[in-house]
Amino acid sequence: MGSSGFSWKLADHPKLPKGKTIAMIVLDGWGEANPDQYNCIHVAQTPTMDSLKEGAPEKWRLVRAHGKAVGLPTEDDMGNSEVGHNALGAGRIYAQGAKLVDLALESGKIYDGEGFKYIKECFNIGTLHLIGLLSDGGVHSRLDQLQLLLKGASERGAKRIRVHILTDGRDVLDGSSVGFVETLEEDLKALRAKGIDAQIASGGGRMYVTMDRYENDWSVVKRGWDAQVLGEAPYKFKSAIEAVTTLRAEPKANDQYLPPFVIVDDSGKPVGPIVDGDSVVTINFRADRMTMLAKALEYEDFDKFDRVRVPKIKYAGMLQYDGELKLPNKYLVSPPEIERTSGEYLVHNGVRTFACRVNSKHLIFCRVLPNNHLLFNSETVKFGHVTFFWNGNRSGYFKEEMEEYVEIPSDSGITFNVQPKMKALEIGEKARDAILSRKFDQVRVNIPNSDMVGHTGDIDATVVACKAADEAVKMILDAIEQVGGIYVVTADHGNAEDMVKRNKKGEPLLDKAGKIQILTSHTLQPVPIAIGGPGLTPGVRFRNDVPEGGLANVAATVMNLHGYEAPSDYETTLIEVADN
Ligand SMILES: O=C(O)[C@@H](CO)OP(=O)(O)O
Ligand SMILES: [Mn+2]
Ligand SMILES: [Mn+2]
Repeated sequence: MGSSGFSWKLADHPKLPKGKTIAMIVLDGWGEANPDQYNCIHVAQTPTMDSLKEGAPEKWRLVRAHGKAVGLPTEDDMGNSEVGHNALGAGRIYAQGAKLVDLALESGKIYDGEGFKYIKECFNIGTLHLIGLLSDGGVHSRLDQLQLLLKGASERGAKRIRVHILTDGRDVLDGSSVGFVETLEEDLKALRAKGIDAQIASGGGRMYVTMDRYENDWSVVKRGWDAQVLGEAPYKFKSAIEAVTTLRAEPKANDQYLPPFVIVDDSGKPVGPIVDGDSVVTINFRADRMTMLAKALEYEDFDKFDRVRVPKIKYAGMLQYDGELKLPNKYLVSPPEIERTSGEYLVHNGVRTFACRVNSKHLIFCRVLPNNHLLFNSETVKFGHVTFFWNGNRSGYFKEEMEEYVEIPSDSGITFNVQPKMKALEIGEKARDAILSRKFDQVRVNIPNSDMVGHTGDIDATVVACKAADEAVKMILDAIEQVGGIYVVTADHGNAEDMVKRNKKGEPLLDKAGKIQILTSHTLQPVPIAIGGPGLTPGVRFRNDVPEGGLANVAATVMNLHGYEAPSDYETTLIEVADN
């Protein structure tokens, strides 16, 4: 016990034993929805997940994975990996980035903070650059927040502003980029009418330009750097509207993958490269897909690609993206202070964790918890989900000597409808082997298929993806069966269970050409959670007095299954032990 009286020690659960191997499986983007032809999980053959649902009603239920249950501003906000895994790992509901930025803008506190004061230092001599995702998706950023920031910065002295846009099509409908650019252009025009030199300077699709994550493919960030900082790109246009409409007219064009472009003046010169004396704000509040750019902008020592020219700038993130690395150093809004996560508790209660590397570049996250619990991750595209997000947006170890990271390299440079099985088999095998080794008490995995392929909007491929995810679950459950363990299967938010935009009555919406509008985004649907396995103490079942249960209730549940009571401030457990 520390001098403050705080203790990491968890109380023993009065009825549940320690020492069982637990597989903690997170299916990414796997929600529950009405069965129809746009529900890929329903269409796909998913015998394992079906059997969990049909087999034991007291061991299968739905939990909330969107809106206020995961700390988002409204019930219209779909869930996402960051808030979902934060809730799963932290066991409590934190006001998330989207909400914190809303509050800071509403109260005006954003302008009183150290971060804004820092970027303001350039306003007399330099340009303010705003870089980020242009949509109202609310997963990584929101257009209305950008609009307020533009207004606020210009009212506080910014005289020259350049916006570097990343088109979405992943959290919003494909093709919506044009409308968002039009809205932004209106705002910039209004600013110009007030004498502020404000323009869009560059752009590109989020999955092809800038917003890579977990160091899967640095060339994505480089393309953005070249356009945003150096003013160089394969496409040059006089305006952003011209850029997106022209690039979208290409066959198979897609907002997520638009090529990089720069806006040039009449003499062909880029209107807004980033130069010495400028300020930069990355306007995304979500961390994972801004971290790589933040490193490129902030780090003196940087060898991921040739930056060619490194301007001396004042840089701030909308939020601090990595609490461990303190990256970036300056930010406009403080991130949620997610502390005392379930993983950290378990380490502090624990025996040992260890680290093993598959090779220097690619790792699978494994973490050994009390009595050798192994937390094991995913392939690169979801690498940080059950580590970085799970641990409250911390990239490091809690105790390095007790933790193990391994990562299966994802395919890069492809859209995942081309490889819908992704690395599900490999993830399943690694998890199986870890369980069968009997060295670990927890094996934690994220199976990405239904989400990553669902985001492509390719329904046939998403069906294949769901089947592959189900097969991976089976491999892990079979291993749990062999070692007498326990499984917890859940998901972080919906995606593949609904692939079409619907009207209020739930009917598919058609576009002007009479075609259904494919939904590439996450959904507002609840997600399943199932528990079971031969190691589950008889009588353990879901309580029926937590009807509003959400992802944040899972941490206490898992702590119980490890034989511990959860800390008193955690959201309540979903399970009880019935007396036989
Ligand atoms: O790919 C992403 O960045 C988001 C969607 O914007 O998906 P997820 O939250 O599942 O990671
Ligand atoms: Mn997800
Ligand atoms: Mn997703």
